[in-house]
Amino acid sequence: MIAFRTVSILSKFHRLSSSVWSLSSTTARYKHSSSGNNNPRSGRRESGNTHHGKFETGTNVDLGKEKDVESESLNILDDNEYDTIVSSAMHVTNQKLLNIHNVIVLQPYVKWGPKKVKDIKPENQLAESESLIRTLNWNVEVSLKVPLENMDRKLIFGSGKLDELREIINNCNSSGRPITCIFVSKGTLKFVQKLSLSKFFGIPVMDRYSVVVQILRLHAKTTEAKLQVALAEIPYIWSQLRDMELQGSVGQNLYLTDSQKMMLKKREKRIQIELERLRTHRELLRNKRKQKQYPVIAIVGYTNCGKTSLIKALTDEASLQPKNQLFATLDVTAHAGLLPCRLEVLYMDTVGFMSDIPTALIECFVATLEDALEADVIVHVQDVSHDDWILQRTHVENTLKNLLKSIRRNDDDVTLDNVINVGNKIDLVDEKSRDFNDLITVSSTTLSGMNDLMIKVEDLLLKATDRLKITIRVPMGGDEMQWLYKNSAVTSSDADPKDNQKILLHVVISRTALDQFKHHFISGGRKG
Ligand SMILES: Nc1nc2c(ncn2[C@@H]2O[C@H](COP(=O)(O)OP(=O)(O)OP(=O)(O)O)[C@@H](O)[C@H]2O)c(=O)[nH]1
Ligand SMILES: [Mg+2]
Repeated sequence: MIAFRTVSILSKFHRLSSSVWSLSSTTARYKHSSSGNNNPRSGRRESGNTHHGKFETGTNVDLGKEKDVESESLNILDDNEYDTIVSSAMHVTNQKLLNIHNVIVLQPYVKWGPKKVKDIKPENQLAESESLIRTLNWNVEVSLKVPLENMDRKLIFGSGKLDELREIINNCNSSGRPITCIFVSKGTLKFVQKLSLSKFFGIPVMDRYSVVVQILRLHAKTTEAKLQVALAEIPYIWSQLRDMELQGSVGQNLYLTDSQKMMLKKREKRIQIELERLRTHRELLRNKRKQKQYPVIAIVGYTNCGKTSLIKALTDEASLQPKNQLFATLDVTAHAGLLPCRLEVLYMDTVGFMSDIPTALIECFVATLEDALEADVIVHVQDVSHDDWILQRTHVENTLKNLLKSIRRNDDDVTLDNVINVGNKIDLVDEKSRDFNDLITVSSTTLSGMNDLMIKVEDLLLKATDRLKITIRVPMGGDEMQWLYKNSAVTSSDADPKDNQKILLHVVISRTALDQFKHHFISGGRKG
């Protein structure tokens, strides 16, 4: 199991009006674009024998049966008894339209003593916690960071702070905007802590785990994403039950009969089996893609750093909609684009990472990142306009390394190969502070730096995949020409100024294919 505290995840935010658990096509979608778009960055030009468009992974390759497969998988999630349990354990709901909450956001942090950790500054953690609440379209009425010596108390806060908070809440209530929910922004609170706090204040209390799960429930579009979220809920319910039983508080509002516990175990097992099935399909899809030899560039990074925006800038794909929300992207999706040499590639959008997300929640999503780690090139996007971008960068790097270790079952230190570090949102950085050493700085909004980035991606990709960019002179319409169209990426061609029976083909070709070409057509004219 992976021991780290970060997450990354899934796709576009459905407005609150969208159906949270509605059926959505999750089969290996490959949308063939028929538009006559000739933008050089976009993979959607019309030409020869290549395919352009957008893949969605995470899914099933048999297009004919996709609907059946999806509805079968989603049937597992349909269970009223479970809905009641999860709602009492973590206050999350399946409702399409969430009740709007007026929230007091409390960011506890250990300011002194042995439990103090060096991490993101509390004020930035607080800002991130507020963003989580706003992502749900809830109102942040009050937000406070609260220094503590440790987080172990039953009511978390000391008596003085509790009185202060009660007064703040009472003031809000009497001013006509009553507080309806307390968000204590800590990974997971113990059940007894939530229960005691909620009794003390008379309103529900949520922790980071449950708020993130509620966001994921809203943003999950594909069957795989929905199953992953559903799986992520179960360890939380078990841990709350354990807490409660340890406290001897049986009979409180989270009591499960033996048959309900059995139901929970069965649900967990069935979701795991279903996910395994979907992942086997994804593996097939990945192999198919390899057969077609699409080079893959994975875009990874902290949530909200601009991954989706960068892909939009690189591919000009209009359907991509970046959102100023956390965990907007939950599904790994692939988007076709062209490098400057006109080689077609797939850019893979991935789930964003976030610190202080409990391991159990992460583990359900890391599998979606395996695709990213298999990519030929990884672009690590960093929001250099963010105060904590260095901590965020370290966080992402450590998570990816841990993931690699677990995939390779290797305890030694691993290095991430083929990574390009990109500093995004440079337009928001003061001109005098724009020196970022090893980063290629870009703005996905103004498109500045995009050409440099593409050249860097192309260089690294050609190296990583052992491809060469060369020009070959061949007889017009001959076997050599046909062979090259079949076995390499012909990116453009020119008439040969010296011989009108010949043509100059500009190709991107693997070293192996070039050797085969030489072997077959040893007498053919060549030009490097
Ligand atoms: N000013 C500025 N804003 C940007 C830039 N890139 C992205 N943004 C904004 O940052 C926000 C997040 O962008 P996304 O592309 O959705 O970020 P993401 O990394 O895909 O986020 P998740 O999918 O939630 O992890 C959006 O409001 C974007 O418009 C940039 O270069 N400059
Ligand atoms: Mg995104």
